Amino acid sequence: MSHTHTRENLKIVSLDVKDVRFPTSLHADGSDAMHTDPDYSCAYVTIKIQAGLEGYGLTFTLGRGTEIVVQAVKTLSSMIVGQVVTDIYKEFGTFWRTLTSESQLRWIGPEKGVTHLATAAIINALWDLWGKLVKKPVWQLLADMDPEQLVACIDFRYLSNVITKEEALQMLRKGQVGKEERVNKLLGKGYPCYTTQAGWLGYSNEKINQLAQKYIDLGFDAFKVKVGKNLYEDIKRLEFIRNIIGWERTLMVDANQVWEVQEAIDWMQQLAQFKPLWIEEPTSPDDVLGHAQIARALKPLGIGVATGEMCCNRVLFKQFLQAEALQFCQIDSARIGGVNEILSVYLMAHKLGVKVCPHAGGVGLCEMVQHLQMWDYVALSGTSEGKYVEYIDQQHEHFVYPSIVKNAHYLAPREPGYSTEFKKEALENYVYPNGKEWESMFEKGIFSDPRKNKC
Ligand SMILES: C[C@H](O)[C@@H](O)CC(=O)C(=O)O
Ligand SMILES: [Mg+2]
Repeated sequence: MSHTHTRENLKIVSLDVKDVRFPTSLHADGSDAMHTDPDYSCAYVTIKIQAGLEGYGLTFTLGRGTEIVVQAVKTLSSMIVGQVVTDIYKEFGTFWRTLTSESQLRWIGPEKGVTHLATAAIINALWDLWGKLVKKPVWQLLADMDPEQLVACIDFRYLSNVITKEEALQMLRKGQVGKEERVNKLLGKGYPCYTTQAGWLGYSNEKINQLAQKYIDLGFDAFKVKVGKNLYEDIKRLEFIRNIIGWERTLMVDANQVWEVQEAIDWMQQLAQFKPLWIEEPTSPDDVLGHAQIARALKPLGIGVATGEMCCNRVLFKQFLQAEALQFCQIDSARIGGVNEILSVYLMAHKLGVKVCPHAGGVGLCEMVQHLQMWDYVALSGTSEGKYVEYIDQQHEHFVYPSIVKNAHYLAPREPGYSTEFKKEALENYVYPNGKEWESMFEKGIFSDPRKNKC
């Protein structure tokens, strides 16, 4: 850490939170069988220290609902402002537990739902700030930590029947072997990804065709398509997409929670002819045993179960892993309690031999999650074999350091921090409801102005 920093100027002096929304529903970007009109949004947190440095963090939302997460961040902020950041980082796992265990707030979680989304936004901002203080991108900050330091970031409460601190330390020590070589490979080639950009449910065949061609030309060999609204239409869509991408490329399908357990099995038996690698979120994201039943039924068809983007915390991930209810673990950078809790999920998945293929998306999800998967490659699992990070081409232009994908690989970020900083213009235009773009859309009648509906 820089010598110019004293204890006094490392004190957190403010925490600001903004409701930022993009009108993606206008073109069905991000649409699926459950979320038919998503406006990709986030609660965007800025943490400032006395020295003037700022850390940015966010949690992903879909429009309405963002204001509730924003309020939860405001409520949690009194536990952040006034802290000295280096005290937080020294025993980050202990701080994380304090934040998630506040005796009155815990009642409305615990460690799930709106308060946990708010926790993720705050924790992600603290990681961005930490990266900036030590002048490293977060993947490198994590990878350079010695195992003891990394384990000190994690709250192992409720996990000891699957993983202990000692086991985590052993795995991380093993992960040190060959690290330099992997860093060099990562810096050279990046980390593989697949795309969902050609597969949103609300897209026309013409648009699917044009986008699938575009991503084939860009070197992508794996594509995810939304299903679950209508079986006949799914069969037609998968026929259509297979005709474009061929049978050598990988296909994944995603139902976004719409089915009953038996319905998922029956539906997927009809779609098995298209050889999907996985069915994602076939049913309720909380139904561990239901997913396990689906996984058992689909295994003979060569279809795995993927889930995690709406998994509420490490305990539920633990149960999914214990019950062999998922074959592809989809951590999401803006859900559960941010980086610290996600690290524990990586450790459990590694111990139980389950591949982590992170969920990503718009509004900074790609920007953040690339760091986590790169750390896993460099310092934990040591392999990217059979793994992908999701890539979606949404809102990158609004970030100061957008994720960069070349030849279907995320290139390793070089700039300090967690790649979470919005450009100034993005905030001027898309803060809701006062941003310039929103004011203009209200004026044109494209969206109704929520301020006018208030009595
Ligand atoms: C509403 C979101 O766009 C959702 O469909 C994303 C998702 O499930 C995925 O990318 O996977
Ligand atoms: Mg999904």
